[in-house]
Amino acid sequence: MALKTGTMLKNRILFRQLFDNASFTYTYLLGDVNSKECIIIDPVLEQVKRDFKLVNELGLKLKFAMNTHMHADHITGSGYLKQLSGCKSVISKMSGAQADIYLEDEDIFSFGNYNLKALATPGHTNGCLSYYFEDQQMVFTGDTLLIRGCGRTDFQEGSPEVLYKSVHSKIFTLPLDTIVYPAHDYKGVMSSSVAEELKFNPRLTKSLKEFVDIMNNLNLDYPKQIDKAVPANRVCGLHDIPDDIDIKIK
Ligand SMILES: N[C@@H](CCC(=O)N[C@@H](CSS)C(=O)NCC(=O)O)C(=O)O
Repeated sequence: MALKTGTMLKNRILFRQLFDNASFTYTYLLGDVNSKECIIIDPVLEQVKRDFKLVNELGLKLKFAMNTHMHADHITGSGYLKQLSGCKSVISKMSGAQADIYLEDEDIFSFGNYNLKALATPGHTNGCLSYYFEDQQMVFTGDTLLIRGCGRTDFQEGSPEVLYKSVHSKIFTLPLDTIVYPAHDYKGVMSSSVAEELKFNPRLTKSLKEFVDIMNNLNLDYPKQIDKAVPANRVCGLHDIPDDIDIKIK
């Protein structure tokens, strides 16, 4: 039976930070405890059962399965969540990926009584969006701004110059106490703030020239799942739903 969260948490947003320990991805669940509508940001296919169970346990109704961008390191769970819940999948228009709803810079979307704003923050990919939740002083930065780091720019239309401009113009201009929630952290840190990243980010506190040099010399290994993740994410993750799940793809 679902929990009666509305009685305990009136006027509070329901917020969960979920983790996939294979890809080091954070998935975020945001729910309005009054209307029960919720959204999920950056779900991972392998964790969909866990996430959807939690949505049901909390008595929530999933409105949107959102992606900050077309990921290269894991298959999105948005297509599978759509099949399970009837929610709409969401990604940026610029991503080149299929979804029910396409967002652009400054688009506002809502769940329950709450509004979030899409901020175009390209650079890791052309279609990267950050989602700004002004009411709760949160920003979900995807792979654009990581904690003391940032998304790599060596594939999928990546550009260090574009990423630098995105972070400085769209994220570092938000109120200083805005909490930064990235799509990944590889060191176990879960959140940061605009003020902290402005002061301590070892890449983005540098000049543009120094930043470009750093990014062009990261020499990171390619993500292990890139060859299956990118084609799957182009179709919303729908083509690689596990065989043991009895669902039909519409
Ligand atoms: N080892 C991981 C991939 C790690 C990686 O490349 N992460 C990306 C985000 S996912 S495309 C990134 O931008 N990293 C920036 C950095 O500085 O680490 C795997 O095999 O999946």
